[in-house]
Amino acid sequence: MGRVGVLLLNLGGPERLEDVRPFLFNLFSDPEIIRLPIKGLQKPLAWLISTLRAGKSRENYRQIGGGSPLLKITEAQASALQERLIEMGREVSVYIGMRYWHPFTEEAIERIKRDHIKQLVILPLYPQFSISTSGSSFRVLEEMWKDDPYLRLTEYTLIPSWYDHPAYLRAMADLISTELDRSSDPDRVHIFFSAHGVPQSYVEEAGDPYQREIEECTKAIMNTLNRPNEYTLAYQSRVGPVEWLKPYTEDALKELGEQGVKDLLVVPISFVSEHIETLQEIDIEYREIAEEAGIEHFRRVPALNTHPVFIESLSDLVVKSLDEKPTTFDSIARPAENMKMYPQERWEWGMTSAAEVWNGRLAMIGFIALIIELITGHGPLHFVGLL
Ligand SMILES: C=CC1=C(C)c2cc3[nH]c(cc4nc(cc5[nH]c(cc1n2)c(C)c5CCC(=O)O)C(CCC(=O)O)=C4C)c(C)c3C=C
Ligand SMILES: [Fe+2]
Repeated sequence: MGRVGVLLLNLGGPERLEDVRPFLFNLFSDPEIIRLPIKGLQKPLAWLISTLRAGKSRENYRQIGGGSPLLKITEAQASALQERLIEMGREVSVYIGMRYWHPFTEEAIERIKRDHIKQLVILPLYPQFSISTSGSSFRVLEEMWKDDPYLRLTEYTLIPSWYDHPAYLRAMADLISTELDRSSDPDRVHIFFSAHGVPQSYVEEAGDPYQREIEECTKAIMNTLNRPNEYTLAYQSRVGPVEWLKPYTEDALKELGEQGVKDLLVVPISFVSEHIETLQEIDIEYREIAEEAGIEHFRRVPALNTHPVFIESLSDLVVKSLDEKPTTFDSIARPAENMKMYPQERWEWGMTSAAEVWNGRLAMIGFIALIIELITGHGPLHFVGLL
């Protein structure tokens, strides 16, 4: 057996305020995040949305200290995992590949090639699979494997999701238990699972298994916790005008307030590290909404970060995967039958609902471009460097 590597996949985040706009541009350039019927429109639209969103997003990153802590935490997770694997007698090197910011997945693959890795375990740091997260990173890797004769000689195993791993569930239950016991009346605390949302069309039209995995994961954590508390699952971080998975976190908080819930414990469920959506969105925005709704005690469980039982779950996944037969992107990258990697892959002509949505969006882009041109004297082609 040749040298062994583990590639941890994550989304990445801007480390400085200057990085926010280019980070958003990379994110919105991804057809797994927004897909246009005309490929050539992807970059201009990504430019437009990232430019329009950058101010608000920068302000949010400013509120959490001027950048995302995601890379530092992912590095600490990678070191803890490598140490644990070495203790278990497995000589492996752990690499980090981010989808939208440094170190990019492509940079990680260059390092893997330089180190002559012959066997690779690909492990997304997302417990549940979504087309928009693990699926998008798998797509990048699949393209690289197709084009690179060296990579084709590298055996790899993919771990699409691991939301039901017993040690992961134990680590989550441990974090929740610890926080519950800080309350004067632990059994009366309402547990509020907040998952990152995705547009409904991902699940209903593209067959994304994300919602099912989130729901199963929530139930499995509650079973592992084995306490009598009531709980709710809701979805946060909606972006754009389309419908996302429901209930939305802000609506669910208001409803619980109206029902008289006073003591709430928020559990972020689709992330394993602190990042903008825990530190800013939950801790600042949702706290405010909850307090206005009459919820007196609003607490949050910390993200797993380097919790030792969580690191144990990652090392167990790696060891089991090394002992398995190699898998291919074809067999595993589409974990659900009928799943389409691109949400709008099945484009139909005519007055379909998809066509209406896109007609509306394109009209909106044209309108915004006109306003920008009137204000600045330059058209969109000037801004994307085409004029
Ligand atoms: C399971 C986790 C995540 C899913 C699913 C997901 C889908 C998704 N996200 C956007 C839009 C944005 N995401 C942003 C940042 C961001 N998102 C996740 C996780 C999931 N996203 C992480 C870990 C981060 C990075 C956080 C950091 O600390 O930097 C952002 C940028 C931040 C902001 O402006 O709000 C956007 C935008 C979409 C559209 C989507 C599904 C289609
Ligand atoms: Fe996101």
